[in-house]
Amino acid sequence: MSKLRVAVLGAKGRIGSEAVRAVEAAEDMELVAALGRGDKLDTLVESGAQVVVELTTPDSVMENLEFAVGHGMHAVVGTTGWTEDRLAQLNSWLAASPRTGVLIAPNFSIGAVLTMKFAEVAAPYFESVEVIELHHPKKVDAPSGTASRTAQLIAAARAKAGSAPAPDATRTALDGARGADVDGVPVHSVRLRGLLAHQEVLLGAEGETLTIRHDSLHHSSFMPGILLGARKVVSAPGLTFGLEHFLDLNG
Ligand SMILES: NC(=O)C1=CN([C@@H]2O[C@H](COP(=O)(O)OP(=O)(O)OC[C@H]3O[C@@H](n4cnc5c(N)ncnc54)[C@H](OP(=O)(O)O)[C@@H]3O)[C@@H](O)[C@H]2O)C=CC1
Ligand SMILES: O=C(O)C1=N[C@H](C(=O)O)C[C@H](O)C1
Repeated sequence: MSKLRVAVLGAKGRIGSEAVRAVEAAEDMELVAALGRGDKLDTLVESGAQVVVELTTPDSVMENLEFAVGHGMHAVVGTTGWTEDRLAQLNSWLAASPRTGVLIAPNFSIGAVLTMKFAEVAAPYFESVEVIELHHPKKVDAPSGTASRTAQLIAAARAKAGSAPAPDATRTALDGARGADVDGVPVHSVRLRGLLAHQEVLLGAEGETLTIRHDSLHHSSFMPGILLGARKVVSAPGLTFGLEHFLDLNG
């Protein structure tokens, strides 16, 4: 069987360099291009890439995806910064290239995907819920894409269940003291030397609390998800948001 031809964008970055090694080590894949900032996107076409793994920055991701989708290449995207406007733009490019698939995964690690799932399930059963994400100090965006997605899933689950807003008597606060408000869920961001990528979801009810915590201790935690995404996205046209759609979490 022929190998899947994979290119990595952001190949010199923290996660991109790990992804280059993971693709090279995968027996069913061939790394056909590894591009950094300033490298020509035409190389993707010349290399015959079938799947582009996009691990750059929120400033670069849209231009890269416009090129990839416009040339009929599938994409697996870990880069953060997704807004409704950006998703609408991406969907319009995909509509013009209906056989192309794009996976956007706020987090490729199985533990983080399960954290989001568990938080979504637990959220309607508790009065209070807040998210704390903790990352290395070189991270350029806050809150993390994972924390934003977690808060959105929590808010949607609570809205569906008819949950009341979480109690909070705060009347005066320094800017930022109560975190960022993501769909009504407070999200707090910590940047600390020594950390990589961590998240806690704190849930509280009368007389009890539940804490769901996940720790990515090495970039290797993201690699199985990236490789799975590359294998699956070639037969999933359109936009898939979240790695959970490529996993059987109910089985
Ligand atoms: N979904 C997930 O599971 C994960 C997602 N991420 C996300 O991935 C992204 C990258 O993170 P991280 O590796 O830590 O960041 P880095 O800054 O280490 O890496 C990004 C790399 O992309 C390069 N780059 C920027 N623009 C382009 C471009 N147009 N073409 C090719 N390369 C480009 C940068 O070059 P230069 O240094 O010159 O700017 C840099 O080498 C972030 O958005 C992060 O949040 C990270 C880990 C896991
Ligand atoms: O920048 C990072 O490191 C990470 N970014 C992603 C995010 O913003 O959620 C995924 C993971 O947290 C690591």
